[in-house]
Amino acid sequence: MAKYSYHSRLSIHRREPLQNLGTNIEPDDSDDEKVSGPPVLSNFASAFLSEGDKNTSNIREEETNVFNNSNMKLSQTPNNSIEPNQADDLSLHSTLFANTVGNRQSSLTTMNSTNNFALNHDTNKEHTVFEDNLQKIKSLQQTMKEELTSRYIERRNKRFLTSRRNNLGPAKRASTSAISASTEDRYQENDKHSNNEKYSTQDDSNILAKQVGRLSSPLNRQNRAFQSSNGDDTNMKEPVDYSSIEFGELTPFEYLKKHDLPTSELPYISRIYFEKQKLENRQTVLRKRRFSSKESLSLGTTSSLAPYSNSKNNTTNQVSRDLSLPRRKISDTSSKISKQILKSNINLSESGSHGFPPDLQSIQRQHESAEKLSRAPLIDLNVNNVSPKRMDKLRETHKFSDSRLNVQDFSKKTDVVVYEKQAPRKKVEIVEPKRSHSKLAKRNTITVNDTEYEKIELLGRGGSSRVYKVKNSQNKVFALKRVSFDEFDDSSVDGFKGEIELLEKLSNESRVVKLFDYQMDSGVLFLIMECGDHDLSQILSQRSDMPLDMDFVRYHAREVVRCIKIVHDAGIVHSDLKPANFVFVKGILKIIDFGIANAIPDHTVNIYRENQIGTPNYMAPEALVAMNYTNENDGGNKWKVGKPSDIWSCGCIIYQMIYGRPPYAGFQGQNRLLAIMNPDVKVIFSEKTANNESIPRSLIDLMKGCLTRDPEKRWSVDQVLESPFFNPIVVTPFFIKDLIKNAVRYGVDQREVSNEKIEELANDVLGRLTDFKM
Ligand SMILES: Nc1ncnc2c1ncn2[C@@H]1O[C@H](COP(=O)(O)OP(=O)(O)OP(=O)(O)O)[C@@H](O)[C@H]1O
Repeated sequence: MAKYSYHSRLSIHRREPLQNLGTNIEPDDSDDEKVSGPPVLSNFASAFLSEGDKNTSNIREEETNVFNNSNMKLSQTPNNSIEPNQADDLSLHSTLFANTVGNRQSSLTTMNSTNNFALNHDTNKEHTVFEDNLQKIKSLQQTMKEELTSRYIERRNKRFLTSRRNNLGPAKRASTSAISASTEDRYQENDKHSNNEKYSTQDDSNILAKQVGRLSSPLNRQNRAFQSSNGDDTNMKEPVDYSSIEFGELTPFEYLKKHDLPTSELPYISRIYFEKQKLENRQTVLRKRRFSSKESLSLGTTSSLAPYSNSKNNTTNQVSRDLSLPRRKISDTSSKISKQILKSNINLSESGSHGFPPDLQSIQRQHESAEKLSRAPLIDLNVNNVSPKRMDKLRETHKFSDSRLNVQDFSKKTDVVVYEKQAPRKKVEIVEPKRSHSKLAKRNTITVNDTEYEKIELLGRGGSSRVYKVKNSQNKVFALKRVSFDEFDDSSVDGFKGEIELLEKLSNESRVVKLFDYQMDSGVLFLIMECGDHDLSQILSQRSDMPLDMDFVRYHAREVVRCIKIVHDAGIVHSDLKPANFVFVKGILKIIDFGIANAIPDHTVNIYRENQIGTPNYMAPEALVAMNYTNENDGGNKWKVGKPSDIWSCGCIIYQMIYGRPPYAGFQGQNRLLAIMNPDVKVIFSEKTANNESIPRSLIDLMKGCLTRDPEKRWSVDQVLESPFFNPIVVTPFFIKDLIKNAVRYGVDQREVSNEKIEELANDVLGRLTDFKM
């Protein structure tokens, strides 16, 4: 049996009467307020006393009957000498000295105005004195009650206002006691229905205790009505719906004041207030969780989170209204208190949950559900998406045979909120439209002599070719030149074959790009070559806006000449030298293209072409002018092309390095060719660039030597390489001073110095400089 702690508090003042009543109430002073001054009353007590202010006649009658029946003396009144049987006619009301409980036993001392029972008094005088005394007693009693009540409530409210919700032990007990009493009361009523016999034989004092509890509980104001004379509770009114209380910014006490409610309502209203706060806290926690507040709330409210409303239709609105209330700070202490209230509620429910008033059950359920929800970290609530397997398990656990029972019905029937981990979200993948693997592979792969090469990038295009950067299965990189010769005649095919032969011939030369493999098939020629990084054309183009750098020119010009020397030394005339045909392979410049190159027969200086091919900007005059070479067997034009033609081309490349463009690039189209062929159109060698940069004399001399119109007077590759531009003499200031000093001394000693002597001396100095190798 639950202990009624509120009774213990009551017992401080009414210990005797209650003990007299023989109840099972046990004193429990453990958490009594240790204060001096006015008598200490629990909420229950204060509520009980304040009830006296507003009791209806029925309630008063019951109370009085109860106390009377229990032979309760008026020990608390200053004058308690009046015996119950001395009670006079109390006119409208039953007095403290009234009937037995439930009117089952009439009292001789009961004055009931409706029954007109005669008083058992002899004289009117006695009657008057008695009546006066009685009135005094009543008055004193009332005064005492009021005094106690007001003092107590004043102190309670003061404490409530100062400490807010930090010290609400008594309120908790009051609430608990109220629930307990109410529970017991309902229990009792149920017992009355089920076991009338038993009820009738019960000790009246027990009933009294329960009724005291009931009457003292403001929660059960409706219970005042259900104690009908016949004990039938069929007319029991619906519980007062406190759930609709909207506190707004008000504290319970402020709310009480504002609505002019009796202070006896404070404990209950406070409890409702805290319950709401607790719910709000929980919902806020839930809101902070991953699932959206709207979803969780709507879900919760449709099941068990509908706390204070009896109307199902209003449930959602009610909760959303609660949530819209401003957040209040709830201290940990008050939160703990709320938890204790809930805990005690649950404890009581374990001993007899049927006795809970409906609204309290709802509150408890709501808290349980909120607890469950709050205990579900990282679990998404998704009742509509509970897996069939899980649902089967739930039905089995709760012994539901109906396999069609869905999760919503299950929740309604069992009041269990079902959680289900949300199905993992599928990763959204952007799937590219599939191409046929074979097609794709075909497009990206070129097979040369059974070796597959995967294309990496396009390096460049020629007149009839494309060159790709490719890699083989070992990830080795190559240049793959693909030449399509469908449209070419046999001579062209022969020309490509000649290129292959020359490349093979020069494959061991460091200044010629290596040829690794080739395949000629079905009008397509594949060449697998050493892959260069950049060709000279790209490099010159990149530097076009930069100031002239003589070191750059000297280095790159010498590289070009060295490449030409290799070709010429191999007896080959390239015939199509241009910057795009030189590529740097790991820092070394190499010639890549031998498309129109020809090997020169031994002991022959020139070759004669039947076709005028090449790149006009870099073509030598003799390669453009028909020689009218006539063969007995083959009449027609021939073009004499020899090594000097390559030196002209070389001169054009160096010229471009200095002035930015080849010698005749200023002429357009056909005029360019005409200008090249015309000996009267001389190449201009300016001593300064367009940017007024000086050009060394040695370089000008080099360019002139390469661009000499007459091929026979043109410098050879060796002359070019030995030119002062590529072999500069560098002197120091000390050398100059020393030279001048020696020259002057020599002149002083020698009266006359001949030209021959000067020449001899100069050569001596130059020789020393060469030896000096600065
Ligand atoms: N081995 C290579 N390494 C790097 N790049 C290369 C290689 N071979 C050619 N290239 C690049 O490809 C471009 C075209 O080369 P290609 O030999 O086809 O030139 P082309 O002589 O103008 O063509 P064609 O002689 O067929 O008319 C070159 O300018 C060069 O940039």
